[in-house]
Amino acid sequence: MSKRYGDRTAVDDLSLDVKPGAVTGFLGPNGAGKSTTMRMILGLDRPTAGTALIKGVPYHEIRRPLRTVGALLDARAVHPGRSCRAHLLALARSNGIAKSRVEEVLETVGLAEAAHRRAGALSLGMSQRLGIAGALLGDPEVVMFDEPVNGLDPDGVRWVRHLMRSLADQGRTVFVSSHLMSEMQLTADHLVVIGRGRLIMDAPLAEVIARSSLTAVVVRSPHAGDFSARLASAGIRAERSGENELVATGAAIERVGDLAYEAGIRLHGLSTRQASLEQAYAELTADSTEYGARREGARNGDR
Ligand SMILES: Nc1ncnc2c1ncn2[C@@H]1O[C@H](COP(=O)(O)OP(=O)(O)OP(=O)(O)O)[C@@H](O)[C@H]1O
Repeated sequence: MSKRYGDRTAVDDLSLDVKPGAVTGFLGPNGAGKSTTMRMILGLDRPTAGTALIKGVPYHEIRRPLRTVGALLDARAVHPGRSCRAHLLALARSNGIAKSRVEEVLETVGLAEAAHRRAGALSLGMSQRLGIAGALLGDPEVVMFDEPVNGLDPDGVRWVRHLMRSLADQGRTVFVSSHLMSEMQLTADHLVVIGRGRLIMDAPLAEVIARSSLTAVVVRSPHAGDFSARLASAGIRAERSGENELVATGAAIERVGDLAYEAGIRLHGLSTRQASLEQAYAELTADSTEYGARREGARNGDR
């Protein structure tokens, strides 16, 4: 899909496939086009080119959409004067969903006690819970959450994490955007990273981390110098990080170990150093942050 607003391209020839039975994290810097993409999938925005299909059909062709796809895009987009229960009852009625389901989802999201409170008087965290309740109402096979942990306290964040995990374990498709890399590292199985509307990476979480230049093999050896040369001749970059230590990047630990064995080099330590998702993400999106803070030097240079 592509989406242009005037001369601004929000989503640029983006193609992706979100699979069931997994939590797919949708990441990208501010303004990357995540919300626009989600809105287009849900038929709230019309693509300039391309289509989005849910289980093979466009959203607007799904007869009772809430029963197929549940979404939380903007937690504040509810009638402020309605109680939580009334809001969910209205949604249930218009989608042919049994009233009893309203009490179930209120319970699931921990709002049973607050069901009578006006939606407009809820804290941001409670609004998020109400939004999630609405998304789950139709027991959908597909769920989409835009920044679901916004405003939630640590307990709430853990709750959302478990909820997404259990929805995926039940075989549902879970597509979730977030800014919180540490959270995504704990929750997502698969990642889609975009920048300036374009696809940067679509891969399993483990692969995103493994591909980072900060993921490396740390070797301790009394012959670190010799081994460094041996690695270089095998096309593996290695830097000395101490008298008896070196750090090799771009090769699996098995390959590094095998090379040492073949060269008859004695090792005293062989371990992997993993990049965090935060580091891998920063590397991936370094060229595509639209609203990132400029470096101090650059700002001074402008003056
Ligand atoms: N209705 C609109 N009219 C004009 N431009 C828009 C509109 N909606 C989004 N944009 C622009 O499209 C781009 C993508 O915005 P979008 O909200 O999809 O990004 P995002 O990745 O969700 O960002 P954030 O993480 O900040 O929510 C931005 O440059 C934004 O200014």
